[in-house]
Amino acid sequence: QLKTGFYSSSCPKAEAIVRSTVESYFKKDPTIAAGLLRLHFHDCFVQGCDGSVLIAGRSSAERNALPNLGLRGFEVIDDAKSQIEVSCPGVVSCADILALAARDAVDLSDGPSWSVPTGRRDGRVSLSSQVSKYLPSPLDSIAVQKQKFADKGLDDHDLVTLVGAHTLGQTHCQFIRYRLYNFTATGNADPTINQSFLSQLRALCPNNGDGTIPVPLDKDSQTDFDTSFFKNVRDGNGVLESDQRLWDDAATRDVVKKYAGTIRGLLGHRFDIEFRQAMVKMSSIDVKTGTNGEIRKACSKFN
Ligand code: HEM
Ligand SMILES: [Ca+2]
Ligand SMILES: [Ca+2]
Repeated sequence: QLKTGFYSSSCPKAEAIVRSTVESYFKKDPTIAAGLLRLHFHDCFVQGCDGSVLIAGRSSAERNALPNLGLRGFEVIDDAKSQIEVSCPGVVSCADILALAARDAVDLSDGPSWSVPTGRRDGRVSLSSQVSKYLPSPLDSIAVQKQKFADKGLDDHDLVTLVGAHTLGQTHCQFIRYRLYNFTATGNADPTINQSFLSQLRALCPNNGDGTIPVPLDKDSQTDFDTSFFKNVRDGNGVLESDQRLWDDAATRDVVKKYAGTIRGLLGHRFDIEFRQAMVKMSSIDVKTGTNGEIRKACSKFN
């Protein structure tokens, strides 16, 4: 029920306003692109792509759930929304603004661009208690990762393609330290980590050091939307345990190989093409349309 250009007569400037807003934040801080892309993923997996993740100021809201504490980019969405409200009040949903912003973020990071079907409406429910059962954890086995994606209508190929979003952005020492010093209570490192990368990570994240130190998810390529992430997974340079596990399973390993270009030479552009298809799929999970939900006046509050 979504369609591209849903606002072409009701708010013709909507997409351009989102684009220029994302651009202005991106110019100040290119890492904001990763924040926006992740924000859209965390929205879509809980109550569908309905802006539920954007609700602030209530302790029971999704934003306060553990997996959401590190989310970034809310101010970009709020800013775009307030500019859009000036020309077309009550017309453009926050869920759509977020989907458009994620697209623009990838494009600005030299990734692919695509048309985003729009017409989502904003949800009226945002519960932190819903978050952990739907969002994958970096400690999830490959079987659980597959299941959580399947529950949202996404297959194993979509899983690998979408996790390729980790070509952008960062994590923090607290989420990977167990892999470096005491993996599965062995007192050793995760044996799948490449030895020279292990030394680098240990230097960056000393045992008992500051857990909030940032660690790029894609070694040496944090702000570029490229296929380097897949090469890193292939080479044992995956940072999150869940990312490295994509190499353990035959089905997901084949997709990693395809994007890393080891099957038939340089297939880098395949990732770009398949990422946009997978994003359109993810962006339409359980969307509310027609007279369901509402169009929020401010993205951080229900009307
Ligand atoms: C099995 C699936 C996934 C798991 C377990 C996972 C887990 C994580 C974790 C633990 C972080 C770091 C958080 C932090 O340290 O604060 C992260 C960051 C990120 N994730 Fe995922 N993720 C998954 C799938 C995805 C998908 C499907 C997307 C988007 C399409 C995505 C986009 C991102 C981005 C862009 C970042 C960097 C954020 C930033 O720099 O602020 N992730 N993810
Ligand atoms: Ca949602
Ligand atoms: Ca990259």
